[in-house]
Amino acid sequence: MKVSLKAEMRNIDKLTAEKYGLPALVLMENAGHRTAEAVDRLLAGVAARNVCVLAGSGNNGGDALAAARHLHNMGAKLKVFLAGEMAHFSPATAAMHKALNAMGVEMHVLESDRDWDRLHFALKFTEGIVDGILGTGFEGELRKKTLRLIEEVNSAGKLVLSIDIPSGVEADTGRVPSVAVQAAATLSLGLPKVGQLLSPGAEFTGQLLVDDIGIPGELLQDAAIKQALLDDAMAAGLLPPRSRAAHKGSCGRILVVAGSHGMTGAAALAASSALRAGAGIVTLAVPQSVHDILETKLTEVMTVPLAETKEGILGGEEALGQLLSLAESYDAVLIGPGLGRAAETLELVRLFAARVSKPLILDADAIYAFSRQPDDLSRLPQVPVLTPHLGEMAGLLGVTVPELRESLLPIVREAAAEYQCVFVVKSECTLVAYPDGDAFFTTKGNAGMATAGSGDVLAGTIAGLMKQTESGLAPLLGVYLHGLAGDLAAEAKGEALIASDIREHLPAARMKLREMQYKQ
Ligand SMILES: NC(=O)C1=CN([C@@H]2O[C@H](COP(=O)(O)OP(=O)(O)OC[C@H]3O[C@@H](n4cnc5c(N)ncnc54)[C@H](O)[C@@H]3O)[C@@H](O)[C@H]2O)[C@H](O)CC1
Ligand SMILES: [K+]
Repeated sequence: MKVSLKAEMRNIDKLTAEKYGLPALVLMENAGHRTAEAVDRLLAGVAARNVCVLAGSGNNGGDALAAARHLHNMGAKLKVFLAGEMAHFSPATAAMHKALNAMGVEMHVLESDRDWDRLHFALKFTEGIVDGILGTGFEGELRKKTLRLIEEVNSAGKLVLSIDIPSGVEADTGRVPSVAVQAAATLSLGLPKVGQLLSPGAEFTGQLLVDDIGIPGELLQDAAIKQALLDDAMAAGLLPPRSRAAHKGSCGRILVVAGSHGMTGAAALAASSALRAGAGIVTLAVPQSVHDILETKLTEVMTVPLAETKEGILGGEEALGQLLSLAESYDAVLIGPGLGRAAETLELVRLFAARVSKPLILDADAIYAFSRQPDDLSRLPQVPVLTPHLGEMAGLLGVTVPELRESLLPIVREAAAEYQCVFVVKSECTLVAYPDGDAFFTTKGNAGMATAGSGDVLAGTIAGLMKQTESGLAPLLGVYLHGLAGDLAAEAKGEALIASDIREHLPAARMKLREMQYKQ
């Protein structure tokens, strides 16, 4: 499913009216009806239940007023509070207000202290709240009155359904400049919005529901919308069947270059995850002095010792030669997990990346190797896949983590285009961005996956998939399987996961994805 920015949604609105002749009121009516149905589900029936509807003066407020009419028809005991000036209503919102007024529903404009007291008590005794204060039109800092209203909603601690986006969350970034409504669920109209997926907006969104409000389907699938959600339906199309005639060579020969003193675990996790992701053959190339440790640790993964400096650090001409000739026999190379940041090692990474012609995945310290010279990435002979966490991405680009978080999508997208890389930026909502501007979000995964080694498992998973699907799609499939494996691991083990739990659930995640394919 595509994910929209607010300008894109505005354009869809415009085209719905201009090209298809559907007036704004039609979509608003559908939005209101869908909202009332969602509230009915959330409260397990609204008949004879107390419900407060909060409406701003924009179209989000109009959706709320339309919902109020339906909730009234469904038998809810309604109280409606208007946060904005009626004089500022859009024509569609004014029409919804007029209809509701004619039905005799209790409505109050929040003006005097008495109105605010009324609101306070209504929120105390209500069972559910509909948040139609602000939608995608919100910008800047909250005005005082709106801020007060949102604080009242949050301190009431009731079940809230937000229409389109929790009020106070920026639709394009997920930023919350002041405060935002804490929703139990958000009903996104037509398409999900970027701000519901990225932090902190995602935390205010609660359960994300997306519903159809009658927008013509082709507008929602427009190729000009270049963000999408990496959902089950999309992931199911990414994993080709494994042929009965498959042999280990046909499922991918993967070279992993990783590990150093004290960080052999990262190397072991990455290499074994590539196998668990279904690769046929995985070889782990490690500095000579840790080779025996890894040979003992690993059974199915083959190991190769690499030349070191006198100080036991990976680097130098001999190691470069070894790596370049080894790479010739493999379908893809992952370099970086646990390599360390010695100058010689970082130099080796840069020289190797500049000369190897195989699909390349750079993780961890191999990303750090380019942090003072990200321009070099655009001169590599391949389009590499980089798998940084937010800190590594910020370091690579020379920005701070808060700066990166604030504008995550545009910054990562621009970097992918400028440095001609595929970026897999790991966070609560992993973002995959391609050089042509395509970007994908995932909501799979859970907080238990924030554990040492989780990134090594992801890098290994992506590497392991490079030959099993189109190599350009392996990052997407890898991110999805890694997230799903984490969710399955959490179901089996609980919240505190360790990285090998995720790895061990990769085969079950694959199987689940296969089941989804059969259902489609
Ligand atoms: N195709 C669709 O998706 C449809 C969406 N609908 C709904 O319309 C809103 C967007 O409506 P819009 O009128 O553009 O904006 P809002 O209602 O979100 O907000 C405008 C409202 O907010 C006030 N405002 C703006 N910034 C601030 C601020 N910092 N502090 C306080 N108040 C602020 C502004 O003055 C206006 O009064 C979308 O989310 C959907 O819910 C359609 O109804 C159906 C089609
Ligand atoms: K809202």
